[in-house]
Amino acid sequence: MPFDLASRLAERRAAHLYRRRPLLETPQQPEVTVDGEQLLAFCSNDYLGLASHPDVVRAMQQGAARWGVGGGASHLVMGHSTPHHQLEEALAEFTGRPRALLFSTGYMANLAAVTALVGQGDTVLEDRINHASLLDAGLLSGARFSRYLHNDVDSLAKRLDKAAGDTLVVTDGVFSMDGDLANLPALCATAKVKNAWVMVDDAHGFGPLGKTGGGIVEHFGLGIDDVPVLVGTLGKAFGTAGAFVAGSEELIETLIQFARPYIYTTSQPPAVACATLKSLELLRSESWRRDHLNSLIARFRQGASEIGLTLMDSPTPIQPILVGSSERALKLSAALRERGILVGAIRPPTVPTGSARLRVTFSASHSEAQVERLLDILAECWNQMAEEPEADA
Ligand SMILES: Cc1ncc(COP(=O)(O)O)c(C=O)c1O
Repeated sequence: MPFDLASRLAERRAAHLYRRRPLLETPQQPEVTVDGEQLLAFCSNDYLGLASHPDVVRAMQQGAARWGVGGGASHLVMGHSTPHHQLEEALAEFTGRPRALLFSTGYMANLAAVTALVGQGDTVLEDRINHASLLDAGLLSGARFSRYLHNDVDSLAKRLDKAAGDTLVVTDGVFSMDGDLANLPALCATAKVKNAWVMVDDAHGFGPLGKTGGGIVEHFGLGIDDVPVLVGTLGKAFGTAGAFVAGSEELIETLIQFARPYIYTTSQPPAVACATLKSLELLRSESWRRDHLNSLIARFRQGASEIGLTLMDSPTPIQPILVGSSERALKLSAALRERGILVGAIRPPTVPTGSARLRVTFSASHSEAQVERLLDILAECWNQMAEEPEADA
């Protein structure tokens, strides 16, 4: 039967992989109402608590009053407004690169950068657990595409030996489902030997990492020679929406000329750029947000290890609890929810089979008391689950 969607959906359900969308009835904040229930949430990427910050909200309101609510046209036609331009200049200064280019989403920024830089006859090498947008971009580019073992410099070096044409090495800065950091100094040194360029998508590093929130490149003290293509997204720690690519004058002009996801789309509403200009200011200057976040992370890791939970090697606000099967991940997530805690279960194909997990994320707007509550309830649910046998993998 053609288009047998019902069977596909039924299969997904039977494998405990069916997705549903929790309906959020409050702004992004620790205490939320979801599907009519009041819950304490640990699953937002609003790492610095800026998504509902009154100054950022006000900047967006004032931006809308001044610039209207729509981008109106693509950047190359008549959609490139003064706030977009000011934000690009501020992001270039923030990242210490000559230029930055604004995109409507991180998915588009990644698609744009990879497909504009490599094509037939070239090579793109990616960490095997890179974000889906980077993997999709590699496949769509038409370049020879190969994935190296996670964070494994030897595995990258072997692939570099066989590479042809212009070669782009692409990695997440902070891996979105594991929370660990790319081994950037070693990856960059290995790529440099072979004249390959490194592209880093630091969607989860900008904000939490680096002294001024400059992300993984600031954390490791790496410059434009090490990472010629640097991507950041604005919907996570910046608390707004969109993304940017930062790099040389030539890189940005190349994207403007050749990147289809940049050229053929309407610019983001200029009011969003006004909001991001304000959140960038707060992200850089209010270092207490990073300090508080780091102390919450440290407390959680200590408490979780006392409970006997399996965490990953993550120094970031992404603190996954490895569970194993999708069924158990769903069960643990449901048990937490019954007790008022919201944490999403992450299952294949987002993560490898057998490594389903609860992806706990922290924000600077969480309090210490809220982390203690999470730990208490986790201990209760985990001990209860330990008494039940595992059903599938
Ligand atoms: C590592 C990474 N890159 C890119 C994206 C996509 O960014 P956006 O949500 O702005 O499309 C995400 C998640 O959303 C991500 O986790």
